[in-house]
Amino acid sequence: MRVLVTTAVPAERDAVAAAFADPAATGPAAPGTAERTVPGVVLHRRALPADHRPAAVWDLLAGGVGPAAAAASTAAALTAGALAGEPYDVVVSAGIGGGFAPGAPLGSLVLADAITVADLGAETPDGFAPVTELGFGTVTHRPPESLVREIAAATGALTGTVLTVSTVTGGAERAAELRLRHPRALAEAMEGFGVAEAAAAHGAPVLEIRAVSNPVGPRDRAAWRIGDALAALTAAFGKLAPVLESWNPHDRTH
Ligand SMILES: O=C(O)c1cccc(C(=O)CC[C@H]2O[C@@H](n3cnc4c(=O)[nH]cnc43)[C@H](O)[C@@H]2O)c1
Repeated sequence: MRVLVTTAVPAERDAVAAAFADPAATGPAAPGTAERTVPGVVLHRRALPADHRPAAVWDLLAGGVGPAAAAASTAAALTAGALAGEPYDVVVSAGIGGGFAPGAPLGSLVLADAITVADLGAETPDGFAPVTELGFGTVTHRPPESLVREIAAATGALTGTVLTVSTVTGGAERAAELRLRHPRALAEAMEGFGVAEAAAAHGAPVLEIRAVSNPVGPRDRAAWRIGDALAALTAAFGKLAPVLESWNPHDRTH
């Protein structure tokens, strides 16, 4: 099983990596860890020995903030893997995110059953029109249902739509507009759709998991609970990893 995890920033990547830390290791890098550079990206590899769990390789990538950086970096890593004859079996977009109240409180985990881009389209006299209504592309990617169910059960994550936005919501009016257009939305972040587009281009299944650091709404950066959210992300990957490693991507049901 080969898993690619894309976060936006190194702090998020390191929070994911902490779930794989070997408690017996004394140095900064646990056994089985390495840094690999492929064109365009640096991957932090966690290679778990076969006697630990089913053999698995986890490559962790801090791919940048926003959907474009996320798509470009994820695509670079996926292409490098494919050309090396080591394609990834699944791609995960992970990090902190804003939660829609009251469904997704601070510190909660949200696992996407739909990854939807919220602001890709056009303003029209009748309001916002998604790009699909203009006859182009897609606005939603759907992770494998069975995998979402199993991971939600293991981690306690809430499941719902995670929106991808290019601009962090900063007011109550915009939050209400998003909620009206996307009643199933539990969280927003800035990378999921970009990661999912890259995964789809490679035919790889995708997941998105967000630890809620702040409410979606009026901007109060000082109130973001980033430390708590990063700790929740580490805990989530500790529980998610064994589920994903035992998942058979060739036997998946949607
Ligand atoms: O300052 C820090 O220590 C720090 C540590 C980890 C992450 C950050 C970020 O600022 C990450 C930016 C990242 O966060 C996502 N995010 C979080 N809340 C929201 C939101 O309300 N709306 C949209 N995106 C959000 C987003 O995916 C950014 O890439 C800082």
